[in-house]
Amino acid sequence: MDQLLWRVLPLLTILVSFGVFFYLQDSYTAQFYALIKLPRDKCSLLPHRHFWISSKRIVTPQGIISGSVEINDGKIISVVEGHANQGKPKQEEVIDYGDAVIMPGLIDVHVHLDEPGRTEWEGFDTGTRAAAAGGVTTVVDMPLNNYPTTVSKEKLKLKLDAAEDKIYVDVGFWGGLIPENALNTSILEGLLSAGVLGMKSFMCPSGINDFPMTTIDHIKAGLPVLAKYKRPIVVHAEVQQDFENHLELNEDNLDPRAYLTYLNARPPSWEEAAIKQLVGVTKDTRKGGPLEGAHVHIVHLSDSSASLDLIKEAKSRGDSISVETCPHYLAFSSEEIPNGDTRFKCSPPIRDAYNREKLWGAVLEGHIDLLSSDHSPTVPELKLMEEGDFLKAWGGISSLQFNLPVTWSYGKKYGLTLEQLSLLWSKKPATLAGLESKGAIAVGNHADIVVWQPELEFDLDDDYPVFIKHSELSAYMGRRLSGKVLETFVRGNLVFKDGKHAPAPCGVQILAK
Ligand SMILES: NC(=O)N[C@H]1NC(=O)NC1=O
Ligand SMILES: [Zn+2]
Ligand SMILES: [Zn+2]
Repeated sequence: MDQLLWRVLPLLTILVSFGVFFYLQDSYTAQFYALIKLPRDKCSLLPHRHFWISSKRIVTPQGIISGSVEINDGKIISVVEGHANQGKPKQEEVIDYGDAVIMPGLIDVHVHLDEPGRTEWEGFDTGTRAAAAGGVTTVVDMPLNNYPTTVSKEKLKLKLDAAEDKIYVDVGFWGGLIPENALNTSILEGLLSAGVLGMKSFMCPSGINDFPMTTIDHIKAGLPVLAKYKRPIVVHAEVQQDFENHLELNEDNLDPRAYLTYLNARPPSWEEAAIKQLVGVTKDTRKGGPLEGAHVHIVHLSDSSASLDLIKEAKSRGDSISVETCPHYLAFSSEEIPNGDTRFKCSPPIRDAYNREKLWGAVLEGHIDLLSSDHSPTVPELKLMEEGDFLKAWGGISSLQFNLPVTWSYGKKYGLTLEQLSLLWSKKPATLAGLESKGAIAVGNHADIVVWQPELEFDLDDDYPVFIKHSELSAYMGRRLSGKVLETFVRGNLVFKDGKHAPAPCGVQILAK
């Protein structure tokens, strides 16, 4: 008997080990699976799917009301003045925000998330966390600074794979129009069929090797395809004026640490030259014209003089054209940029205070259609903070999380209203990107909402929770701002509250059909 036991024992040990191994294996897989599947209860910091939010200041398309918004399964199902009593809510299902402002979440149509390929600059996880913390509920990602750039359907697929299970807010994608695909309809159609919301092109060098610049002829070649798909082209409108550039940069005595050196090397005539070429082709986009359905959108306008006049004229003729500017052009002026402080380097450059005043005038009068961040971070090494060389440093401002307080802090001095703010940051960007169910607090729309307190001031210092990657590179650090984001909802999920994010990233990739 003893002998038999000794023979069977090793066999039993092996069997038991196998059992334990497979049991552990199974539970590990289950856990991993749970992470990938992003269980619903982790998407939101709130347990309810059906609930009400109320406040004395809700910004709706019909004006500001005191009332309640009823949310069910990610959508807005009623908006009422006064107390919520329609669906007979239980007390715990009503969140009363007092006089904090309930506004549609911001839609930032100009964000460089840089993934795949340059995740050390930014990324889907970090970038969309910053967005959520700033009340931005949708971002549209630019096709460059990531590697490879988003210039074909295969490369879009790499983007979508990289974004999987990483995004805390909804994300749409622009495709890149470059000479290669502008002149090859099947690549362009492939990208548009795969769901990019429109195309982006650069009329000057982009600073990224695999994103070559396009001439107006490339844009002309792409427009009939865009008309067919009814999608916009968004354009970095600067054309290098060789004679000026040559003259400025060959001067030996120019100090690259002086902001004026950079400003003078990139004058408003670059913007004007590009926009002149663009308004030369937009007449065909008018109703009944051969390119009806196509739309030209000028990104990050800085020049508020001749360039803006050209856009205004084209609009008054009925061309399908629009324009955005960014908070940094509205907040800063060249006079106040310290020499060597490359955090302020961007293109086109931040111009003088006179230009900024005129830009505000255009925003308030509705000549500038919308705002975007052009959030374009990099790593500290490339910002050359030590050298302070404005000519060699990376051009790009890190700002995504501060869109709302920056626009509000500077804008309220000019009389900017909450309704204007919500048109500029939500409704108009939604229209540009073709996001029909977003951009307004209205029945049937996605429950994408920011709750914020315009009167609350805060210092952007080391004590303030900042979710922007390499926040020390942000031009806004050290400022005192007013307008604090309290909570952010994306499709009814409470994704950000009191400095904390929801446990799981449940944002949705938005693809055009
Ligand atoms: N490549 C890139 O992000 N460039 C952006 N940076 C900037 O300041 N202007 C731009 O177009
Ligand atoms: Zn640009
Ligand atoms: Zn950009």
